[in-house]
Amino acid sequence: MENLISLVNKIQRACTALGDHGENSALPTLWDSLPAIAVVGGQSSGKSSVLESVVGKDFLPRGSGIVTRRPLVLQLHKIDEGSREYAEFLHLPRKRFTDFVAVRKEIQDETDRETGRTKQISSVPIHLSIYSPNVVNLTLIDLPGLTKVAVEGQPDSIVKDIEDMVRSYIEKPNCIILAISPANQDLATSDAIKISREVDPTGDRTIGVLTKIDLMDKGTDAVDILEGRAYRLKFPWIGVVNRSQQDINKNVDMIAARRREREYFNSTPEYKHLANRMGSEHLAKMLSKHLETVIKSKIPGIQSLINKTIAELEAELTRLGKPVAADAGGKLYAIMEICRSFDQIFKDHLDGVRPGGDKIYNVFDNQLPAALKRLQFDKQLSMENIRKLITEADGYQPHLIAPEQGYRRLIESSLITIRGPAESAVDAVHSLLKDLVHKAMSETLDLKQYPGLRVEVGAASVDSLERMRDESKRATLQLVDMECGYLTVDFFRKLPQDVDKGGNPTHSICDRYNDSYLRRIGTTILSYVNMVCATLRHSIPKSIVYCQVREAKRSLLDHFFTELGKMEIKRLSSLLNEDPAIMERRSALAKRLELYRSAQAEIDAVAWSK
Ligand SMILES: Nc1nc2c(ncn2[C@@H]2O[C@H](COP(=O)(O)OP(=O)(O)OP(=O)(O)O)[C@@H](O)[C@H]2O)c(=O)[nH]1
Repeated sequence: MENLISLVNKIQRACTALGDHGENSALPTLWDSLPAIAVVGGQSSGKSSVLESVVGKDFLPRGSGIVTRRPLVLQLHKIDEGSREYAEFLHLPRKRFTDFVAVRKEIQDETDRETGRTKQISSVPIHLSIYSPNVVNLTLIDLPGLTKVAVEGQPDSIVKDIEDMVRSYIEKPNCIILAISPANQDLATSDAIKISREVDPTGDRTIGVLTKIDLMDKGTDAVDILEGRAYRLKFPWIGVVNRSQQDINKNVDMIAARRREREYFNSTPEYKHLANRMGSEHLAKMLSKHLETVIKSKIPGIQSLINKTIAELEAELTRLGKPVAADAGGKLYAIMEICRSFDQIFKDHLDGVRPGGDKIYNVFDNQLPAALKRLQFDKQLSMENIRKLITEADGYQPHLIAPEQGYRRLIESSLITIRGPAESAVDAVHSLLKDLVHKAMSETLDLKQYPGLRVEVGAASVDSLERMRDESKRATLQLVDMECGYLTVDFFRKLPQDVDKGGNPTHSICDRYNDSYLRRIGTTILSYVNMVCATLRHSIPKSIVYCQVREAKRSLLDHFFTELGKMEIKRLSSLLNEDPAIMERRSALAKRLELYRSAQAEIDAVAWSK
């Protein structure tokens, strides 16, 4: 059971080291879920005295006015009888204090380091661990004393500032409130009771401690309070008699003070019957036991909170992506990795692993054939056009056997129109590839993280695609030009020789060839052009795939990689320039995750050993 408190102690120390002390934070806080005992009370109510007598040592700063200006998380660890007592501060790891006067000085100095020498307060706690055979395992948080007026040197806001800080600690449902009230003042005016009633109206987590019982007016006693009649709390009130100022001045040691306290309760007739549940020793034991019980009951809740938070932190870290390496090699590697994953996503789109690549086939299967169909060669090969071109090609000497030149001109003028659809197909595929680049960019999570790199990768990809488009256009149009430049002779050789021009040479130039002759020429040319068109319908996609699609898959970022190799570290860093807010958030999340993971391991170990 005892290791439950040391478990919470360990986690609390880790929390403070990571800046988690339960303040409003953009990060999940573990601190708030850990049970702790906070000591509250008005100034001079006896808080320090109670703490010191629980510890059995003088170690807290003394002085007039506001002394405790930062919360002090005091963790008591019981060690083996006969071992030497020592203290350790979290902010001074591995430095053991065996002199408790030095402990007091360090508390003062550390307070000043955070708040300056002014009388300001700070909610960042100081962590002090005391290892002693004379303590029980316990964690107590000493808070600045509540006050009613600001004294000289203090800002007017101090009264409220202290109250707010105290409230921020004790309003947490896991906080056990040790409410210190002096017996020589009316309970109705007790600051401790006032504020604890506010945050814990049922008194379920408030333990009332009555100090200065020895200073009560003669003829009065605290029995009504101690027996819970004056103000009922769920737990019995505990009365203590601390050292008076005079005792302190006279250096009355703590052991003697405890003995005297015991004697006081045993020998005072009014309190004799309550003696077994009065005094600092009883208070320390009772607090330790109570804290253990509370921790035990909270462990399952803390475990599930930790598990849930770990999952949330991990999810957010994944969303934010990996941090960037500091050296040039690491940066280059990171960029290459990101580019590779982008490239893979782009390829996945083309290969059908992801959607979008099928639209390219649609260009070849629908768009290009439809565009070729729209060329309407038959209209191009109208009687007038045939007549015009044939006669023009004849020149001054009408052809003797077949209008060779006329054929050529008519075929060429028809085939040349295929350049249009061929070019459009190239452009259509280019724009689809560009779309896929954008899609792949938005699907590459790491690129989202680095806007600079994203812009460069996008620009480099589009540059490459444009180069590929130009090459594709050249190659594809060359296919059409090749068809224009050299006709398939066999096609014409197979045709029957036509000698009958059917015209009368005496007729005017317009009537030189009769319609049926021209119609036959038209039909021949149309079937030739259609044959070539059917071939191009298949070879244009091949050229486009070869020059654009296959090339994009093969070398989309090749040029960028060459450039990358020449870049200096400054330029590489600028590519990986993350939003500083993201970098900060990632490192804060990583630290918090580490805290939660170690807390999980610690708690699991204790929970299993129960
Ligand atoms: N006689 C007697 N004196 C006490 C008792 N408790 C505290 N005192 C004295 O009351 C004075 C104030 O006690 P502290 O323990 O310093 O009170 P505190 O609440 O810590 O005060 P601040 O830190 O200034 O807010 C000191 O002189 C103590 O010696 C007690 O039970 N009996």
